[in-house]
Amino acid sequence: MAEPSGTGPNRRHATLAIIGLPNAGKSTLLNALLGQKLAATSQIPQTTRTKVLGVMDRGEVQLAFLDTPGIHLPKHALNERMMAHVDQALEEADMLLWVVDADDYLGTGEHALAKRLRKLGRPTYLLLNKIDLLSKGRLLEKIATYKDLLPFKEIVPIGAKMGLNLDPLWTILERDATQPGWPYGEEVFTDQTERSLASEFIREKVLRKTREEVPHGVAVLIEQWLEAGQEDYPEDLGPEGVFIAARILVDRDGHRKILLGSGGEMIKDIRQSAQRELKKLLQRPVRLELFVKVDEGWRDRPERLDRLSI
Ligand SMILES: Nc1nc2c(ncn2[C@@H]2O[C@H](COP(=O)(O)OP(=O)(O)OP(=O)(O)O)[C@@H](O)[C@H]2O)c(=O)[nH]1
Repeated sequence: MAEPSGTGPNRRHATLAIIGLPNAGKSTLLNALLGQKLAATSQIPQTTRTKVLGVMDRGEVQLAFLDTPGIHLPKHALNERMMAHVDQALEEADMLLWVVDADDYLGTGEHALAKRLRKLGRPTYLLLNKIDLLSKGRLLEKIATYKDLLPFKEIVPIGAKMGLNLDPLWTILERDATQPGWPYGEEVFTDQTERSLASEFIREKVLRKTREEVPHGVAVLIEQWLEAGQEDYPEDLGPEGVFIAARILVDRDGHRKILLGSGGEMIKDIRQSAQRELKKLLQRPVRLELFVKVDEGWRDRPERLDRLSI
């Protein structure tokens, strides 16, 4: 019989913050480690806006990963809150996974983060990501460039997108997770609800299909979530289905026009691909409706950010 969580004599755990600059591949890594998509990813920097917990139990070891927003200088209240999530994760974690884009150069952002981490003094693992884009020679050069930045516990080259070299990473993390007991029950996988995942996956589709300034000013609010038996539920969706209506907030009217596209083509495309993804996520029939609303300056309004749980 399985033992209740936290009581096995050899059970141990670690809380690991996945940190780094925007676009390094942190959320892609979280999804790869969990073997399931939990966090939105895109080539737009600042995709992740909050802290996302993903828990993996591996034998006696429980690893609680905290994905975090990419570290940047905040321009809006939204970005200040994003950076507060990073602060919180750094506070909670007992080990840090610093993900860098090994295909990019080591710049002032990395130096600033190294300085901060030096002060913090937590065991830090440098994950040189996107090794699929580098030759062996360049990778060795990168290791040499980074190795003296901090006294890293380990430097591990990985390819989060293709799942490259994750086995050695697991081995290291399991070896070094030494906190006693398990903080989460065996049934806990994440702190995200189906609704929060749904709104993130819709936003991801918007980010992937629009460009320039639009993605940074977009937020998604789930307005309706109806199941069979509830008033207004479309019965033709069947007894297992879910009807979701979501509002996409944009910062200005020009962005609304881009999002709608000519003849509504863009929003139709976003709706269809988000609906497909939500069916996979929820494992049931889904009907999604999307509305676009201009909400100028929402990124600086605390009550709006509260409503969005950012
Ligand atoms: N070639 C390659 N691309 C990768 C790899 N890992 C991530 N990417 C890509 O890098 C981009 C950024 O990935 P994300 O996981 O969204 O990055 P992030 O660090 O979470 O970004 P923020 O939310 O901005 O902090 C996406 O286009 C990913 O597909 C990798 O191993 N190889």
